[in-house]
Amino acid sequence: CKADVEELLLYRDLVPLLEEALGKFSTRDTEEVIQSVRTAVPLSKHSGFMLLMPTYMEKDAVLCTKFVCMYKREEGSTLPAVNATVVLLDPERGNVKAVMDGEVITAMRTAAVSAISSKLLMDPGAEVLTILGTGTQALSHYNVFTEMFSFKEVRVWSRSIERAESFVRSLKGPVTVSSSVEEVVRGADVIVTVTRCTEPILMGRWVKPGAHVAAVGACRPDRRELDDTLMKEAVVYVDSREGAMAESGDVILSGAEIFAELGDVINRVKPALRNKTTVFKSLGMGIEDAVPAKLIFDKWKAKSSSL
Ligand SMILES: NC(=O)C1=CN([C@@H]2O[C@H](COP(=O)(O)OP(=O)(O)OC[C@H]3O[C@@H](n4cnc5c(N)ncnc54)[C@H](O)[C@@H]3O)[C@@H](O)[C@H]2O)C=CC1
Ligand SMILES: O=C(O)C1=NCCCC1
Repeated sequence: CKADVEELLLYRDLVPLLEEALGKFSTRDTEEVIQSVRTAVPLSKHSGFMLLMPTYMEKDAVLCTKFVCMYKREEGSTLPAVNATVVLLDPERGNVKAVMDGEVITAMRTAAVSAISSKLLMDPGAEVLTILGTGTQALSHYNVFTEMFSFKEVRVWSRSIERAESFVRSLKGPVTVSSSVEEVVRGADVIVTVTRCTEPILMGRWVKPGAHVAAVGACRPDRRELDDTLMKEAVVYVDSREGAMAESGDVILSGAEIFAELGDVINRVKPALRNKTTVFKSLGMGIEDAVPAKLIFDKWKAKSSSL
């Protein structure tokens, strides 16, 4: 259940394992990782999609799939925008070993991958972090970024100043809020976009040269968070080239060139161009769920057998 996942999943364990897995994925060695572009089933009546994300890591003996439903929710709706379940199987027998709540896994692994992109691509002297959005991903990104890095200033934007203020009240440290994207973005060294918007909200002309953008929302081919100027002027990194070419409106509709996968940087096949403006376009991939699922299962088993 959600409480077990929350207790067992820690960023300090998750981040290095995800970094290793991203590197394995980018080798395209099928004995390391088999993970195709996910299947998206439209739920038109409900303005949503179900995404199916099967993954096999032969050498690590991990067979896993996530079912995740994403919806276009009206502002103020109490229904979840993202609802996920992770299923871990025994690769030898094909039986289900565990069914896990996917909400915390999705929130934490997505934020952990954005943090890895920032570790690799941001200016090492980065001082100002800006988060656009105040939902589930905004919180997990705030948590891991403040755990891993020492920003001098954190800024948060939401379309509604009341929502931004209420989000900030749930956080530990000092945060500046605004309902102007331009205001929070100007001068920021790292910008995280975690919104459900469908049209660009982050304009390249506001972004400081050399900044790093981790772009997490807009995960369908017709959705955008970033404008063409930013996409074309920045060096673009992705989690998966195939995934980005199939699902990212920011990549497809801008015609921007993908420079590298994060795994290529981890494998030292492509450089981390820290002195340039960089965009990491995150779509999410099955290995990012398979890795925490195994970690949680192994910890849960060790804990149960010690009782
Ligand atoms: N790349 C990845 O691996 C993943 C991406 N996502 C995506 O990240 C985004 C955020 O997800 P959650 O935090 O779970 O959602 P959420 O619903 O908890 O938060 C969404 C935020 O976007 C804001 N928002 C909604 N419509 C907007 C609009 N038109 N313009 C500007 N802001 C708007 C909301 O006020 C809220 O602050 C979604 O687009 C989701 O699909 C989610 C999980 C994984
Ligand atoms: O990878 C995921 O998990 C998701 N990606 C796109 C939006 C929904 C969740």
